Amino acid sequence: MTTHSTPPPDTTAITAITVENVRKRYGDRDAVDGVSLAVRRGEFFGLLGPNGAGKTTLVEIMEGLRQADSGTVRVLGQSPWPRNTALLPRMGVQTQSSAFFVRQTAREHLATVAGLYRHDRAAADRTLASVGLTEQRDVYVENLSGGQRQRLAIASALVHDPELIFLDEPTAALDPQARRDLWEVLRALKSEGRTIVYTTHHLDEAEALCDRVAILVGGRIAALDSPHQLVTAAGAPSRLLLPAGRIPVEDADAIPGVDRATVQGGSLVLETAAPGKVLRAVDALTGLDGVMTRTATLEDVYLELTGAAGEPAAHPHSTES
Ligand SMILES: Nc1ncnc2c1ncn2[C@@H]1O[C@H](COP(=O)(O)OP(=O)(O)OP(=O)(O)O)[C@@H](O)[C@H]1O
Repeated sequence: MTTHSTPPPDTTAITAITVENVRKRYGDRDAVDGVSLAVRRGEFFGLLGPNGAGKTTLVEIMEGLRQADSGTVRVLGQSPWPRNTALLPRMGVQTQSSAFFVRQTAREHLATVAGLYRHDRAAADRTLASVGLTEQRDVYVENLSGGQRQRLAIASALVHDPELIFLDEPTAALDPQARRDLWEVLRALKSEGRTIVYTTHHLDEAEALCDRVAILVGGRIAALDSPHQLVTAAGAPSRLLLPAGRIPVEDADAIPGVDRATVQGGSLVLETAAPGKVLRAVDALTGLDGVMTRTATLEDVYLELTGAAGEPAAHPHSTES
C-alpha cells in the first residue's frame, strides 16, 4: 500500500504574518504570554493595549529585532529570526526611536535610505511629497520639528516600496491636520494591497483605519476582531445627550429603557440599550431639538477590557486569529 502525504497548504498567499503561541519573558515578567494571531495580506491590522501590555515586544519579534523565548513566527512565509536579510527589502519599519542621518537635509537623508535599498532619488522625492515634507526637503534633520521628524521616520519606512509596513504610534507627535493627512497616505498604501501593522493609543484612529485590531492586556490577547464586531459584541450602551435642565434627572432616570441618567458638562446624559424607545419618550416629553445620540465606540470596548487595573478580561470577546 502506498501512502500519500499531503503537503501542508501554502498559506503565504493569504497570510502575511503568523504568530503561534509566542512567549517572551524579561526576568520574572511575561512581556508576551502565549500570543497567537494571523495578519492577512493586504490587511490593516491594529495592535492596541495599555502601556507595558507587550505591543512593542511582540512587534519587534515580528520584525526580527528580538528573539522569542518560544513559539513560532512566520513573516511573508519566512522566519524573521535570526535576522533575515531577505525580508528587509520587503518590510518597512518605523519605530518610536527611528534613527536619522542628522547632518543631512530631509531629502538627503531619504535619498540615502532609498540608496541603501537601491532605489533612486525620485523615490525619495515622491515619498517626501506623500508625507507632506516637500517644503522642508532642504532643512537639516536636526532642525525639523518633532512632527516633521516623525513624518520623515514614516517616509524612511516607505521609501523602498515595502509590501509589509510596521508603524509604531506614527501619529504621536502630529498636529490634527497632519494626522488626518497621514490617514490618507495610509489608506492609499492599503488600497495598493500593502499589509500594515499599526500600533496606536488613538482608538478613533484604530476605528477609522483598521480592518481588525488585537487588544493586548498583560501580554495576552484580550480581544481580536474588526472594530465594528467588537463594538457590536460588547453591547455597550448608547448615549442620548440633552441640554441639562430640560428634564429633571430623576424624571429622566424613570424613563423606561434608561439605565442611567447623569449630568455631565452641561448635558443630561441618558445611557440606554434601547435608544429608539428612549428617543420616542424624550420626543413625547420635550421634543428632539438639541438632542444628540452617541453610539458605543471602540474606546468603550477598550476601556472595559483593559479596566483600571489593566488586568486581562475574564471573557475575551473573540479569540479569532
Ligand atoms: N528590554 C527589556 N528588558 C526588561 N523588560 C522589558 C524590556 N522591554 C520591555 N520590557 C517590559 O516588558 C513589558 C512589555 O513592554 P512593551 O514595551 O512591549 O510594552 P508596550 O505595550 O509596547 O508599552 P508602551 O505602550 O508603553 O509602548 C513591560 O513590563 C516592560 O517594562
